[in-house]
Amino acid sequence: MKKVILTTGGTGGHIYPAIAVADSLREKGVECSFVGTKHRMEKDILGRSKYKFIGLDVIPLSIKKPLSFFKMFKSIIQAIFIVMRERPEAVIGFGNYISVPILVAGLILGKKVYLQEQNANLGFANKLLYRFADKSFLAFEKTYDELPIKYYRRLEVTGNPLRKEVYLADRQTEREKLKIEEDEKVLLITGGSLGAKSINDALLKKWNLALEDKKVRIYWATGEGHFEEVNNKVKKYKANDVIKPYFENMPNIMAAADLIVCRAGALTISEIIELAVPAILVPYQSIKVGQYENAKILEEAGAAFVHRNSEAEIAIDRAFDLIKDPKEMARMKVQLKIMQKENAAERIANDIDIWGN
Ligand SMILES: CC(=O)N[C@H]1[C@@H](OP(=O)(O)OP(=O)(O)OC[C@H]2O[C@@H](n3ccc(=O)[nH]c3=O)[C@H](O)[C@@H]2O)O[C@H](CO)[C@@H](O)[C@@H]1O
Repeated sequence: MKKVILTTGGTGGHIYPAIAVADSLREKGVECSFVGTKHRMEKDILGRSKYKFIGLDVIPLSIKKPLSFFKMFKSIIQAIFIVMRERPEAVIGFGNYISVPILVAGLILGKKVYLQEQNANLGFANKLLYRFADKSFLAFEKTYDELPIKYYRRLEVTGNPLRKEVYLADRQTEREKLKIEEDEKVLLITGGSLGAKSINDALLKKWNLALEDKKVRIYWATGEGHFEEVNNKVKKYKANDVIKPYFENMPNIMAAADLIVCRAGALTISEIIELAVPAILVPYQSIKVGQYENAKILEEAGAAFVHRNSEAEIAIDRAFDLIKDPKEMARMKVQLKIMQKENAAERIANDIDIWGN
């Protein structure tokens, strides 16, 4: 049986695409296992999945924390033993410092090494390793701009691998399941897999708009870390509004939504495209995670509006205006549909070179 090790972790945006690719490989009879850290959300998400999961003791590299370099070195040594023991045909990394040990071990041991980049710009780990990888799978054409031409033949734009549910979700069916009336509009608010304080605070300040608009149903994912605060502060809400720390069925809610206010994490952007949901984006401000570049892709296509973190309240005001403008939302939907791609998980599973004897 062929074997592949996938390495990922940190946030949903790095973990879900890896699971989507593993699911496609598994359907083709490939045995998949995962390596991440034992500190972050992959230990829970992958720990309870059908896949074997190994958590390393790796933390973000920082000059202020010399221990981080020691832990990275130790993890690389451990990773070499893991790769020697598992004997995979290939290793695939999904970005983040967490993926470095297994990818380095794969390179040292002469395995096929693949990368997947979810964002418009390469992140730290992928930037470090793309020169050595057999192929890097990109979500957006824009990434070509930052890479030397001599590497182009080892790049492939596939879009982001998304959960199956995203491809299966159908707007009408999901609205029926959620019992949404014909004349009711759904406004989804989410801050990505960790939640977004600025978006939450802005909506709390503007909550009167949500109360006034009886025909706008709110689905609000606050993020685990922010739920208690939001829940304590929202004194009143309409019977149909749903406020939760996290929606496990996000693809279904997104498919039913008329408009979304959210961060610009790469997966959220790709899901917005696939489900053609007009969006108002408030990118996470850290330059390191590159959400502005992701957001710009939709803004330049005329498929979303973008506001800075400090303008989160303006974004909420705009949402309550835009949701009453079906013509503008229909125009944005058309732009999103133009950007749709085929199933990236399938394509990556087919295009990694493990299928010969
Ligand atoms: C702060 C940070 O480091 N953000 C990065 C992180 O984002 P992060 O993981 O927050 O964001 P993404 O938008 O990429 O992915 C979030 C995923 O979680 C799902 N979801 C979210 C909320 C919820 O209630 N239920 C649910 O299922 C979304 O549908 C999506 O599939 O990884 C992304 C991919 O590398 C990067 O683009 C982001 O910049």
